[in-house]
Amino acid sequence: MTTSNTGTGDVDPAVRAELARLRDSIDNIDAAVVHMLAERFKCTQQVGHLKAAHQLPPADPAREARQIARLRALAENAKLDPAFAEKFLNFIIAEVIRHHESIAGDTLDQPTSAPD
Ligand SMILES: O=C(O)C(=O)C[C@]1(C(=O)O)C=C[C@@H](O)C=C1
Repeated sequence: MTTSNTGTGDVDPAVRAELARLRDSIDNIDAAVVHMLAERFKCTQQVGHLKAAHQLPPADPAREARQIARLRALAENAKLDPAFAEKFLNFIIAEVIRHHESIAGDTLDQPTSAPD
């Protein structure tokens, strides 16, 4: 019978190779996620500046409701837990709203013309 193992010292080489192969894929996927998130935040930073310049509120709950409905449907089709997809999107959006609020605060602090 196999015993539980916390390290990889006495593991069957075939098992070790399979684990390494899977971990290589996981590392690639994690890198892709980081790059995609970085691109998303580049877009949302621009949205934040646009909203601040035009006095639009940082959050748009109607837009968020549409995004959540869309993402839940995509998750179901992809056999990913829709509740997890919703939590993940909400986590990202909460951070974006924090950025928008900070940009709006900084924009308020900027003088519109040079002081006398
Ligand atoms: O689309 C916007 O208005 C955004 O500010 C972007 C975004 C998002 O991260 O997708 C963030 C906050 C809003 O509540 C809705 C969506």
